[in-house]
Amino acid sequence: MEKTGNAGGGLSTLTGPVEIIGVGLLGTSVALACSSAGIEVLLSDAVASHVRTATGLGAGRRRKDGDQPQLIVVAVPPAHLGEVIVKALRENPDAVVTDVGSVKASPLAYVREHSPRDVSRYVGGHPMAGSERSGPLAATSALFEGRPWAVTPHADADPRATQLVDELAALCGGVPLSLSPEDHDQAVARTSHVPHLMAALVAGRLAVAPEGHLGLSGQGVRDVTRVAAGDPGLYGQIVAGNARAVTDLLTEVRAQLDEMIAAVGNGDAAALDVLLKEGQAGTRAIPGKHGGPQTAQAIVYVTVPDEPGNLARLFADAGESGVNIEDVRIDHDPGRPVGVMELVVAETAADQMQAVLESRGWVAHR
Ligand SMILES: NC(=O)c1ccc[n+]([C@@H]2O[C@H](COP(=O)([O-])OP(=O)(O)OC[C@H]3O[C@@H](n4cnc5c(N)ncnc54)[C@H](O)[C@@H]3O)[C@@H](O)[C@H]2O)c1
Ligand SMILES: O=C(O)C(=O)C[C@]1(C(=O)O)C=C[C@@H](O)C=C1
Repeated sequence: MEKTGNAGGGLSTLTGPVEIIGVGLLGTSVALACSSAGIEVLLSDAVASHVRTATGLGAGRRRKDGDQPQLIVVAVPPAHLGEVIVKALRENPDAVVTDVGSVKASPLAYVREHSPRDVSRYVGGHPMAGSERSGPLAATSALFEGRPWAVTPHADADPRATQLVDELAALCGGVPLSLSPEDHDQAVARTSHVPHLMAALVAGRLAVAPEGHLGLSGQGVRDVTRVAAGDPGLYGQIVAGNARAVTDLLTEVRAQLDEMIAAVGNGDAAALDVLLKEGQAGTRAIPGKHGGPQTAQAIVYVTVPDEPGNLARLFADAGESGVNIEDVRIDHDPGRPVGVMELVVAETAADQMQAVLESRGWVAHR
């Protein structure tokens, strides 16, 4: 057995082949990550052209009769997870089966009901990484780098199955986090499902904006609404699969929305301040990069002419400052052929970054 960077730091048992069922955004990304780690990857999908596309991207090869995967990763839409997982367990009596679905209690309940004797070989998973795009062409092997990957063992799970899923998460660059399927669903209602629904409501108001108003869209509205561009069919299924936890939280949000309407309408600055401060505290409560504590960050804005080579030059100059760039975003000036780069850096290092960039001729501000 080969040693890999697996979660427990012990000997790796994940040797492959790994089969991916559902080679869309998530499935093809897992396949690419496994392939680039040298693991043999078998691909299946209800849509033959998706397998061809994923194969063309170097994600693996089509599964054939006689193939015997060690681990099967189900990456189909939430409404089909249960049936596809059960079929995979029954047709592959020696394989461990996991999935990457956004809900965890309902697929497990389906397996318990329809294939109880195979339940020990199923351990669910959920990488907290994705995008508003779908399909194999949106995939990248780097999707999971440094991202949390929930692994959700249950009372009857075989520990060897759990270990294999932990290893898959680590092999893909993710950070495996163990929690029960029920805890997982409560957690993602708060960190993913309700945020998505809120983004949809805010973005929905943009769709009916009066002519000319959207010209004033800055980075803020883009930050708040990005995920709302995701496939409504997928998110409808995700939310339906976690309806109880989501409705409980939406009810809390509704109460707060009523408080906010009253505070703004009555000019009650103190009541509004309480809600705004709670929101600010929430943003600070989100763990920082690689799951560590958040560090205070600042943005250095840099004007970049929209011409080839400028971004490379900017990053090279920024590198000379010795300051690490924690994140980058780009916004486009609606009236001029320039972009505004937002370089997110540690607050303590922002002045240094700005000074170095200005000394090299960039227009930068904070
Ligand atoms: N999109 C995200 O950001 C994200 C992030 C984490 C987890 N997930 C979860 O990953 C899963 C896949 O989502 P995605 O974004 O990759 O979707 P996607 O639409 O990009 O891919 C889904 C793939 O599954 C295939 N498929 C559908 N039904 C099938 C079936 N019965 N048998 C075989 N193949 C089938 C489709 O043809 C498609 O290729 C979902 O369960 C979703 O909840 C999504
Ligand atoms: O980054 C995004 O685009 C995502 O929405 C990814 C995201 C999330 O909410 O964080 C969306 C749904 C998944 O189940 C997991 C991850």
